Amino acid sequence: MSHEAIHTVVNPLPAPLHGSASVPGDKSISHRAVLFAAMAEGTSRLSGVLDSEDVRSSIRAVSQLGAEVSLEKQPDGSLAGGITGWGSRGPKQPDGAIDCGNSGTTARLLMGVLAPWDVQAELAGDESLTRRPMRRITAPLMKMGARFLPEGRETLPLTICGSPRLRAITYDAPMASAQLKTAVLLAGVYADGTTTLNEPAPSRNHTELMLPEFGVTTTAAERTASVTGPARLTACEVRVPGDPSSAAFLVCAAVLKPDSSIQVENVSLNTARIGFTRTLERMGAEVSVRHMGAEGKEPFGLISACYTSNLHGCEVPAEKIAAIVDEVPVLALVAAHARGVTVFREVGELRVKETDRLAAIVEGLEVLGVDAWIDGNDLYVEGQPGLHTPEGALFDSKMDHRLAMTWALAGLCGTAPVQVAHFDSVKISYPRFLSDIERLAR
Ligand SMILES: O=C(O)C1=C[C@@H](OP(=O)(O)O)[C@@H](O)[C@H](O)C1
Ligand SMILES: C=C(OP(=O)(O)O)C(=O)O
Repeated sequence: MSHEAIHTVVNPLPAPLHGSASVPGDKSISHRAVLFAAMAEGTSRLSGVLDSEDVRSSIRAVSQLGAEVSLEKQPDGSLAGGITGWGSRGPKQPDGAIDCGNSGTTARLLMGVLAPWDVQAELAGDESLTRRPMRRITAPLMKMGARFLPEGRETLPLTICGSPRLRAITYDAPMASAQLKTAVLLAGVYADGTTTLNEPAPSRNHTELMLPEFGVTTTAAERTASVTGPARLTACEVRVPGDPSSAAFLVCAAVLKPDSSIQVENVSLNTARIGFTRTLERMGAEVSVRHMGAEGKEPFGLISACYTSNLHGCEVPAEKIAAIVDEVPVLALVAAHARGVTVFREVGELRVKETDRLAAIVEGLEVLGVDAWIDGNDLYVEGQPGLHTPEGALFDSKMDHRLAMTWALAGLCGTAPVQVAHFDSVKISYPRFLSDIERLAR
């Protein structure tokens, strides 16, 4: 398939960013709310659900598998309403392939959802998703007793053949991945005994926090999580807080655009998600968080940020990467404005996201005239305080939403207009990104 690139011109913001904004619902929590509600007995009430292409992929998938979804668009742009799950009946055999679109989370979590049932479901995806590694999920699920066809295939399309007699396992994950952890735990809910997932560094823990809301006990410590089956999910109410990964773009914009000062409200403050605030602080940026409460076990509150003229480089150690994994591109853009070198240690996982984000960061920073390089799995950025945007800069988002927003920010907070190819990929996680940021700069 060939995609003709549509170039969007992004102009520098006419004024500093000021005031308050709220961001749409958290993507990771929205996926889980939809999938867990579909697995549960009864009707769950969901609100604040992100309306984006990726979450729509999960919604379509659970509908195809027999859950009754009645989520409706709210005046604030979120989705709210009920999902009646398949509960003890299990998912129905789908008619055709399940299209997971661009969403790694949908594809990988669905494997864990389907593994314990007597169904065969083909999971497919777009060009980007069909390049992403799936063995990290199929390997532990096969140990539990699920099968995947064609045998030995490591990418989508794949057909999962579930088994109602899954074995509980203890699994040492080769990488810190919440998608892998979640797939194994979800399968473990229906296996006989305790399933434990140990990880090399702490990944986001939304699954461990949300399963108990659905009546399934989990035990979790820093690098390990367990569930004891067989158990069952029962319907509950989930209110989804704002997405810190979306907030990160507004926060970084405020840090980069002279004289800005903003706050982002009602955003998830889960520590496994707001590592970017600590990285920015270590670069000397003025960023702070204020806890306001909790939705279920998920903390939420305010993130405040101001323009900072004297940013400096820093080193981000390997064990902190999982907490900023989706924010590395935009943090690399901030590092490009800092004095000295910033090093992101062990960021090899970025190679297997929607595109090779490591290579894309180096390529995009080169467009800005900034030196960045990869040594092994480490990313180095040599910052240039007072960086000027070159005339006619053209960035390729590679149809990756995080890159589209990062390079748009180079234009919004820079000194000259830029062009971003396939900017519309922001619809994957943050469709109203541009209007939110432009509203703050009026
Ligand atoms: O579990 C999740 O919701 C996610 C986990 C992360 O992926 P990995 O599990 O591959 O690290 C992250 O990059 C992705 O955006 C969402
Ligand atoms: C990597 C991402 O998502 P997913 O893995 O669900 O495609 C992302 O949102 O940056």
